[in-house]
Amino acid sequence: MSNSSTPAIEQAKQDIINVGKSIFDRGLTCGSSANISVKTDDGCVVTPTNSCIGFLNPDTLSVIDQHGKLISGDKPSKEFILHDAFYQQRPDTNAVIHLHSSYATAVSCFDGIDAHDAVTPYTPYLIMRLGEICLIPYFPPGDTKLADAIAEKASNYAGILMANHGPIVAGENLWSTMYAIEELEESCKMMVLLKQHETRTLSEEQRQTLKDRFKKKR
Ligand SMILES: O=C(CO)COP(=O)(O)O
Ligand SMILES: [Zn+2]
Repeated sequence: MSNSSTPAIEQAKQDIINVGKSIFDRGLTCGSSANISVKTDDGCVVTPTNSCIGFLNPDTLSVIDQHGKLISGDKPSKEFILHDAFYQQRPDTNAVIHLHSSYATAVSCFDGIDAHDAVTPYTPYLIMRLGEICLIPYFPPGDTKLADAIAEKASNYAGILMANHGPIVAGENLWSTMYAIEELEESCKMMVLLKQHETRTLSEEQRQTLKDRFKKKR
C-alpha cells in the first residue's frame, strides 16, 4: 500500500480489477478500450489511459484526490472527464463504466433513433436498472465537448449512448453499475436481433409500473 492509500482506496482498486477482468473475459470490450472509476471518501480510483481492463495492476491504477489532482498511479483515462461529469451531476454516483461493447456501440450508430429514448425496452430489466437511455452527439474521445454533453444529461439519465462510440453508465456502486451496463448491452442486442421483425415493446404503463415498483432514481 503506498503512503497516500487508504483501505477504501485499496478496496476500490480490487473491485475495479475484478470487474474489469470479468467484463474483458466475457468479450464486452476489446483491446485497451473502456474505462472504469470508483469514487470513495478518500478520492477516486480510475483505470489508466490505454490500459486493458482485463489485466489491471493495483500499483498503476490512477488515484485522483477531491481536487482532481493525480496522487498515485499512471496517467488517468482521457475519459475521466466524462466520469466526473456524472459524479458532479448525480450525487448518488459512486461508480462509472464506459465500454465499447458491440451491440450498444452498434445501436449508437443507428440513424433516426429517439435521442431521449434511444434503446427500446423489449423486456423489464433495462427499465428496472436504468430507465430510459439518451443518445448524445458524436465528439472525439477525450473531448471536453463530450464531457459537456454528458453533464447536460447526467442528472436525468444514468445510462447514455455516445453516438458512433459506445455506452457509459453511472451507478451507486461498481457491481450495480456493471449489471446495468450489461443490461444495456443485452437490450441493444435485442434491438439488433429484432430489427427486421414485427415486435411489441413495453408500453408506457408497463414502464411506469416497473419504475414505481423498483424505485430507481433517474
Ligand atoms: O474508451 C476509450 C476512449 O473512448 C479509452 O480511453 P482511455 O484509454 O483513455 O481510457
Ligand atoms: Zn471509448
